[in-house]
Amino acid sequence: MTTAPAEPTIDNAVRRSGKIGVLLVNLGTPDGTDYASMRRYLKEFLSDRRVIEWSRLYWYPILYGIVLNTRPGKVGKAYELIWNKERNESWLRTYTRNQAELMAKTFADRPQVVVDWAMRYGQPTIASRMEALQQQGCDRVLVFPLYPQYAAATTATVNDKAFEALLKMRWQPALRTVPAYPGDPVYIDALAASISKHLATLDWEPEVVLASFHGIPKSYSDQGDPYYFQCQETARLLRAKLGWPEEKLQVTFQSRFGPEEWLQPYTDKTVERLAKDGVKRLAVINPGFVSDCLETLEEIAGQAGESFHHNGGEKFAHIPCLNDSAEGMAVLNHIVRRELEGWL
Ligand SMILES: C=CC1=C(C)c2cc3[nH]c(cc4nc(cc5[nH]c(cc1n2)c(C)c5CCC(=O)O)C(CCC(=O)O)=C4C)c(C)c3C=C
Ligand SMILES: [Fe+2]
Ligand SMILES: [Fe+2]
Repeated sequence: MTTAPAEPTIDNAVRRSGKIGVLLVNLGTPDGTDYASMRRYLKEFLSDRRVIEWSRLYWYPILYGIVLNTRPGKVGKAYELIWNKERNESWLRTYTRNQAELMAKTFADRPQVVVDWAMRYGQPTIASRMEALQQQGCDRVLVFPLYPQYAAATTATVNDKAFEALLKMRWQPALRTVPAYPGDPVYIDALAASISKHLATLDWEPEVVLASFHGIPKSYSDQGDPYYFQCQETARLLRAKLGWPEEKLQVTFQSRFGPEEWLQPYTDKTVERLAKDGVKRLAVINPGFVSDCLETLEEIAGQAGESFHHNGGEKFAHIPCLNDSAEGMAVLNHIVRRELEGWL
């Protein structure tokens, strides 16, 4: 529901302006692991034309006839395995909130900056937080889609939603969006530090480390989405930073959905092949995920680890995402300050 606009007096005009909002936005998350919550979440997610580009005439019968009947139960069970029981929410939500709260503290000396967070699918919505920022006096908003590599299915759909929220406002804030940062040196340094730190806790050295990115359908890439090349750029710079050859840090793509061909090589097939080829020690990092979530905790730490052992591998490690770590916050704080230049 839209809040009634404040009366247009000079006092209200001053009160409702002069501040700068920073809105961190991640993908989203179901409110619970039960069937109804999962269905509501998947329905919103999989109805997004930026995510599923097929004709609605073809897709909706499949979505409503099959996917929304079968997938909520199956995926709900997977979410249960990785649910943050302490807060009764997904880790993606916990980390995103922590990131916003930690970033807000770094602006203690800049009280005109208000940091908030939202989800593209589920709660809190982008529109509700944009409105809240405006009510607090933000007449400029920096929207930060939390994806280091640009994809239309992630970055663009966040930006679409933010601009859609402005459609209904008479007095719009100025809006800036944060570009992807696949080669940012602070980001690359943070990934390298996180790998070194994590590997130092193991009593074994991996023969291969997979940099596993979320996939997209190959057709999206063929139509001009830069995502594939930005993932390769991140991996190339990370290799250079670590001084590793290409065989040691290999790029793969995970989380396929549907029957189409997706970006290759696939993570699940690569894990299986490496184990069958005699690789005994494997680690996986997810550089494209700002925070751990279902796709990293269940699909990689859980399923990929199991598959590696099942096919003859001996040691497997999942390197956590940057999350709300000091290195992770250094990246987010650096990008935000750079993008606020001229406003601050
Ligand atoms: C065609 C479908 C999908 C595309 C394209 C896609 C791209 C994409 N997704 C992420 C990041 C995340 N995806 C997550 C979950 C998830 N993704 C899809 C489908 C597509 N993603 C589905 C259906 C789901 C839900 C789970 C499932 O049903 O399998 C998540 C996790 C969210 C959580 O709450 O934990 C993230 C994060 C990226 C970065 C990306 C393209 C680059
Ligand atoms: Fe996804
Ligand atoms: Fe998945």
